[in-house]
Amino acid sequence: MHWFTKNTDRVYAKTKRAMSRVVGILKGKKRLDEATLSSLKSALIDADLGLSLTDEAMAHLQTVCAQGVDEDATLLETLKAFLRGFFQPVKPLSESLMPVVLVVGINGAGKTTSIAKLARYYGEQGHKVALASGDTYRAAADEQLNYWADAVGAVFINRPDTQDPAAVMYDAYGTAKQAGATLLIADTAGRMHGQQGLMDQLKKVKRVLGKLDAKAPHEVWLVLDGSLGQSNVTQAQLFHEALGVTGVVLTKMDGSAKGGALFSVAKMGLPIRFLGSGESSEDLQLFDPKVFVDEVFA
Ligand SMILES: Nc1nc2c(ncn2[C@@H]2O[C@H](COP(=O)(O)OP(=O)(O)OP(=O)(O)O)[C@@H](O)[C@H]2O)c(=O)[nH]1
Repeated sequence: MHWFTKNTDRVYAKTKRAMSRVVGILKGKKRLDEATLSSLKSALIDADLGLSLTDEAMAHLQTVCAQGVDEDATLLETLKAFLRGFFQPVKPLSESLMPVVLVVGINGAGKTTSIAKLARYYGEQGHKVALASGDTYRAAADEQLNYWADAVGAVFINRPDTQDPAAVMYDAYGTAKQAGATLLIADTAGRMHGQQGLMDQLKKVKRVLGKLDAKAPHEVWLVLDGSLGQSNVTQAQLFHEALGVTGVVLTKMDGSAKGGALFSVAKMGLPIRFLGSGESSEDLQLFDPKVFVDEVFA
């Protein structure tokens, strides 16, 4: 149960604070005048909702106002429903004997730490989890993943003799199967997304996994640093275009993240799966759109 409750306050606090002006402006209101519209716009942008989503939200509220807001509804409820509508339902993990989750994202987004959290979470759900160390660029990456694998009781797989992450994954797949793993989570390098080389390399990893199991990787999860705000939208577009992202983990929600950007990422059609709320392996929350929207607009 702690997956839902631990650090709840920390996760929502910043976003809640960022949205408090929006709440103040819309609570109890059924009509928008010019002054309200202008302060609402700046409050939404300050909360990191992004310009285009802010404009869409405002246009939606104006349309609703023009039609007349339902008797028992307010503009705050209207906005909440509008934003909730962007969240995609999260599908359960594939029922394959050993689903493979490829974890991608830029340097420092929190991939390795999130993998530790995911390994712990799915371990507690009854999976035998194996972690493959596919970040062959950063010298300490192996060591860091090995540490976390030991800490959360996962199988650690690496290949220090090669720089080719596709070769690591090819072997890791077999090794994990042999070890009886029921879930393989693969760490990858995170050099800047602008580097075509990184995307090409990640595509190669995907292709190689696909040769071992036509459906692998079953998931490509993008780890985004929540404190980076709207720049996450550009990152998500690049990774999604190259790799077909199937889920998002938003980290550092306990830090300076305002959280508004999460709506823009959701609007791209990418399911938000988890929120990271700290540096330990239990600082993870299953993402629930209803809870999130209710909490941050409370
Ligand atoms: N406060 C906080 N810190 C986090 C969270 N997730 C990760 N971190 C920290 O962010 C830093 C980077 O995390 P890593 O997991 O090493 O990031 P990475 O994406 O694997 O980075 P590279 O291996 O360099 O590509 C570390 O100091 C983590 O402890 C989180 O949810 N909250």
